[in-house]
Amino acid sequence: MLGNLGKSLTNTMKKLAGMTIIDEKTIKEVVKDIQRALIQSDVNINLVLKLSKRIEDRSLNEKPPKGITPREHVITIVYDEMVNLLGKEPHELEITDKPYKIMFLGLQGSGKTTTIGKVCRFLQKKGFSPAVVCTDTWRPAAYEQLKQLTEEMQIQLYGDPDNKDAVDLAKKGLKTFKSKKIIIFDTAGRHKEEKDLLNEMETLSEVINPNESMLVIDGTIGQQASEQAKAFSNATNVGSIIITKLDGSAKGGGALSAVAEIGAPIKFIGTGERLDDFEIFDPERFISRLLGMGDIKSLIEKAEEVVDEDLANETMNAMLSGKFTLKDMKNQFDMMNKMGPMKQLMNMIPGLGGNIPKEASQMTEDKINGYKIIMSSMSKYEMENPKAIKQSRVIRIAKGAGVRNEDVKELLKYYNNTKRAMKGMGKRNMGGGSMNRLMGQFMK
Ligand SMILES: Nc1nc2c(ncn2[C@@H]2O[C@H](COP(=O)(O)OP(=O)(O)OP(=O)(O)O)[C@@H](O)[C@H]2O)c(=O)[nH]1
Repeated sequence: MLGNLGKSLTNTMKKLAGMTIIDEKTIKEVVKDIQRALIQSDVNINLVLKLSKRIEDRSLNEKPPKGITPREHVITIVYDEMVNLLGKEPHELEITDKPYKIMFLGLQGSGKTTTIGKVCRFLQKKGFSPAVVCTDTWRPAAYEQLKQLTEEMQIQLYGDPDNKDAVDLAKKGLKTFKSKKIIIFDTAGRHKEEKDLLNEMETLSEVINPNESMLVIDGTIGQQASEQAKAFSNATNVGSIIITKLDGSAKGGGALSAVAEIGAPIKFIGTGERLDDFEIFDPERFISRLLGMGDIKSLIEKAEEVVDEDLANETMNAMLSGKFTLKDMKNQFDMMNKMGPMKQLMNMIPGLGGNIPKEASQMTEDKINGYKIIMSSMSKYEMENPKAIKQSRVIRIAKGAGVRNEDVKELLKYYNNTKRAMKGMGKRNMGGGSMNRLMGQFMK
C-alpha cells in the first residue's frame, strides 16, 4: 500500500529502531528522512515542514515517560504526529434515518461507480439491502455499468438511459425506493464545464436532501485532491470522503493529507479494482502499517504500562547469573503480568527461544497471582534467603496466606527449578540481558 511512501517510511523507522544513540544529530537525521519520504509522496510541503518541526521539537524537548527508552519515545512521537494529521478515530458509516440517502460525488474516472459497488457490498455484509439510483445523464455507459454491477450483487437499480433530466431521475428514484432503508445516488462526473457539473450537484443536493454526501477522490492525483474537495464542498455539503486507488500509488500521501484539510473525514479507502478491495479508514492502523510497524499500537500500550527498566534489568541479570532469590522471582512475576507470558518474553531474547523451562512457559496468570499471595506472607529475610524456609516457616507462611502447606512447597519447588534453569541459560548465553535488548526485539 502506498508503494514508495510506505517503503521509505518503513526504512526510516527501521533505522530509528536500530539506533543505539538518540541525540540531536540522530533526531535531525530521522526528521530529514521523514521529510524526504513525505515530499516524495507529494504531501504538501508546508504540511511536511509543520509536521517535521513538531516531531523534532517534541523529540528534543520532551522527556521520555518513565519506562520508555528515548528511541521508543521518538517512534511514539512520529506515530502520534502522523496520526494527528489524519484525525485519530475511524469514522463509521452510521445509518440513522430511514431512508438513509447517500449522494455520491466525484469527477469522472475517480472510481465513483466502482466505489458505489464497494459500499453496497460493505452494507450487504452488514445486513442491509441498499437500492441505487442512476442520475448520470452525461456518460452514455453509466447506466449500463451500474446495471451490470447491481445485477451481479442482486441490488435494485432505478435509472432510465433515455431520460436526460438528472433532477427528474432523482425525484423518480426517490419515489421508487421510498420504503427502502438505504438509497444510494450515483451522479455525473463530467459536464461541458466544471461549473455546470457543480451547479447540477447543488440542485440535485437540494432535491435529494441527502443524509450524507460522499465525495470520491482518485488517490493518484496527489495534492490536486485538495482543489477538487474544496470545489465540491463549496457546491454541496460534503460529509465524508473516499479515497480510491491507494494500491501502489506513490502520490497517495498527497491526496490523504490534502483532503484532511477540508474537514470532512475520510471514511473509506479503495485499494484495488475488486469489490472487496475496500476498507474502513482507520488512521491509527493506516499509519502503523505505513510505518511498517504492525505492532506499534501494542508496543505503545506496553510502553505506556511503564515497565520499570532498572527493576527489569536487575531481575534479568539475577535470573541469568544464578543469584536468583524469591524477591527476584516476585519481580519477574510483576513483569510477566505487565508484559505477557514468560514464554513470549523469552522468545524475544535471541538464543533463548527453545530453552524455556517447562514450568515457566506453563505459568498461568492465576497461578502467578496465587504464588504472589503466598510470597506476600513471607518476610523480607525469607524472600532473600529462600534456603532458610524449612518446615516451621512453611507452616507459618501457609497459615498467613490461607493456603495448604503443599502449596507453599510447590512454590518453593517451582522457584528451585526456575533457578536451576536460569543458571544453565546464563552460562550458555549472552551476558547482559538488558531490558533494552529485550525491548529492541519488539521493534524488528
Ligand atoms: N487500482 C484501483 N483501481 C480502481 C479503484 N477504484 C476504481 N478503480 C478503477 O478506476 C477506473 C474508473 O472507475 P469507475 O468506477 O468506472 O469510474 P467513475 O468515477 O465511476 O467514472 P464515472 O462513472 O464517469 O463518474 C476503473 O478502471 C476502476 O476499475 C481502486 O481502488 N484501485
